This record gives sequence, structure tokens and C-alpha cells, in this order.
Amino acid sequence: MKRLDDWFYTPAAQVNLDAQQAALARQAQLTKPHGALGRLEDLAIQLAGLQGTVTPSVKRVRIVIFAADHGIAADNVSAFPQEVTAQMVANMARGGAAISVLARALGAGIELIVLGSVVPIASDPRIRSEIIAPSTANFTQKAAMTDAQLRTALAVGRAAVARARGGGTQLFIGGEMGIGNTTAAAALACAYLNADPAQLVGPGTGIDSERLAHKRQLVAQALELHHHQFKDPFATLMCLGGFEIAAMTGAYIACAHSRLAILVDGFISTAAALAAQRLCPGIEHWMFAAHSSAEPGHRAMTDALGLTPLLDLGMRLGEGSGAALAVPILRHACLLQSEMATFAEAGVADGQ
Ligand SMILES: O=C(O)c1ccc[n+]([C@@H]2O[C@H](COP(=O)([O-])O)[C@@H](O)[C@H]2O)c1
Ligand SMILES: Cc1cc2nc[nH]c2cc1C
Repeated sequence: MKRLDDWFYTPAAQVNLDAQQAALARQAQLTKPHGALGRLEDLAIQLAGLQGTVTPSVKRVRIVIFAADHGIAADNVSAFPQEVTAQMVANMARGGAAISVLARALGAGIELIVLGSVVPIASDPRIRSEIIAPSTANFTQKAAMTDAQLRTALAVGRAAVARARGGGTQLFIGGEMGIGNTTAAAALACAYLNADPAQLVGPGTGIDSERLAHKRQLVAQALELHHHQFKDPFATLMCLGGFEIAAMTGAYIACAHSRLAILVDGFISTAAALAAQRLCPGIEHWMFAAHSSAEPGHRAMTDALGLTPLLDLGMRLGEGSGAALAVPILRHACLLQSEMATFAEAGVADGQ
């Protein structure tokens, strides 16, 4: 049931325009031709507005991985079996996944949260169990989640951000793991953007063209079944989403409420960002798009959010890995803004 006083409908916090103005003015005084640092200048100015200071910093980064299984995986939409979701979470806990390596290199904190798994998750202090159900329902037959399940998933994301905030995090990265979740993300993108599955459904982990045609057909079937819900962004997420996608949506919204900058990862993370933007207007101002996923259909979502990805490395891994790789760019943008000398300090003659 829709209640407009629900926390996730509260619009995003306002950006601090004074800090943003001050950062813009400082950029003009730094020892470089005006605009010579290109997008690094815009990033520093945006971060100044988000953090309310002329000298922003993203030293303290928190990566939260949300993992869950999907009912649609029963329909042969992924190149991998469903138990890989749980196996990869265990790999992440042991430090062997790509995101584990990148988080270590960045000195970033990482939290693993499982919201649904078709196989039992071994008790492990490094894994947070927030199991809602073994998996979502198959959305070609019924809504993926119940209203209560969606609210729980959104709240799991919100609580993760509260913990991050408590630890002094300056930049939030949501990562995900879930076999079958590119089908859910593509279905969400089609519903929110009123687009055709032929444009937005792609190969995910790497299926052949025959299975891709089948995957597109399943998404078309789901859109047909649920289309009467698509005027309502909450109901759309309930019908087509996943527990990990919804948790990321809740996390992003909580970031925009608690003034925390968000670095969005790839295809699935951006579908969650799109859902967040439909629930929480203005949230896009709190976001940076880290990279352009190789998954076709990603671009349509970043365009709809008005975000321009920082990197294009042909990646399609998820786990927050593309976002982790973009962190040094944001860090360097902040360092330049904070530590470069001004023309006056350095005794360098300014231009016109
Ligand atoms: O982030 C991306 O752009 C991305 C693109 C394709 C696949 N993935 C990852 O691959 C898994 C989903 O792929 P699939 O084929 O099972 O739908 C899931 O665990 C994602 O993290 C991620
Ligand atoms: C091995 C593997 C690792 C992943 N990481 C994110 N999604 C993934 C999907 C697979 C299949």
C-alpha cells in the first residue's frame, strides 16, 4: 500500500550551494589555466556542494555488497548456476573476489550482506545475514516481492548506510552479486524508461544469442504481465526488482537523506539508482556514475539520470568493481582542489 509519508519518498537533501560557489571560485585561483583540469574541476565542485566544504575528501570509502538470488534464474537466463551467488559471497569474505582486491588497494571498508540465497549461507562473522527469502518469485508469473519484502529490503540498505555514516564514511559504493540480476535490472530499466527489451536486455554473464532472444522474450512477458503497475515506482520495483537491487535503492536514498556522496557502479547498480530517483526526486545530484558497463542498456539509464560515466573499461563484473576503480579519480580531484597553490600563494601571474 502506498503511503506518501514513507521514508523513501522524502526528497534528497539540498546541495550546499555556498560551498559549491566557494569551490568554483577556488578553482579559478589555482595555478592552472582556467578549465585545464577538465572534469576533475566539476567533480571537486560537486563534492564540495555535497560535503558542504571547499576542501572535500573521499579518503574514507565504504563498499557494501548486497547479494541475493532471483526467481527468474530458473528460466535459464544466466551463463552460471544460481549457487554461484552464495559461492561468490564466500569468496568475497575470504578476500579472493575482484572487489576484495580493489577494496584492499583503496583501503576501503567492505561489508557483505546476503538478503536471499537458494543455498544455505555458512555462519561467518564477515557475512551479515539479512535473509528475506531464498529468492524472489519468478516475475514472469507474479510480483517478484511482496510489499513487506520490498520494505524490508529498502530498510536493510538504509541501515547499512547508517552504519557507514557512523564510521565517518565520505563516499558510499553499493555493489551487488546475484545470478540472474541483469534480467531483473533490464526489466526495471524497460519499465522506468518505457523502452523495448530488444534495446535494454543484454548478455549479462555471457549467454549466446539464442538464449539472449529467450531472455528478451521473458522480459517482454513480465512487462506485459505487470504493465498496469508501472505508473507507481514502488510497485514497479516490487514486481520486477530483486532483494539486493531494492536494498541498494534504499541505501542510495538514505545517502541522499544523510548527505553522503554516492558512486554508482554498473548495470544493476544503475537500475537501483533509477528506482531511487523515481522514489526520491533530486537524488541524482548526490550521485556519480563510475563507469560505463559493457552491458547494452546501461547508457540509456545513465542518460536518464543525467550522469556521465567517468570510465569506460569494457567491464561487466558488478560487485562495485567499476566504482572502486573510479575512486582514485575522485580522490585526486579532491586533493587538487585542496592542495594546489593559488596564483597569489605561488607568485604566478594569472591570465585574463
Ligand atoms: O555491473 C554490471 O554492469 C554487470 C553486468 C553483467 C553482469 N554482472 C554481474 O553478473 C551477475 C548477473 O549476471 P546474469 O547473467 O546472471 O544476469 C551479477 O552477479 C552481476 O554482478 C554485472
Ligand atoms: C564468477 C562470477 C563472479 C561475479 N561477480 C559478480 N557477478 C558475478 C558472476 C559470476 C559468475
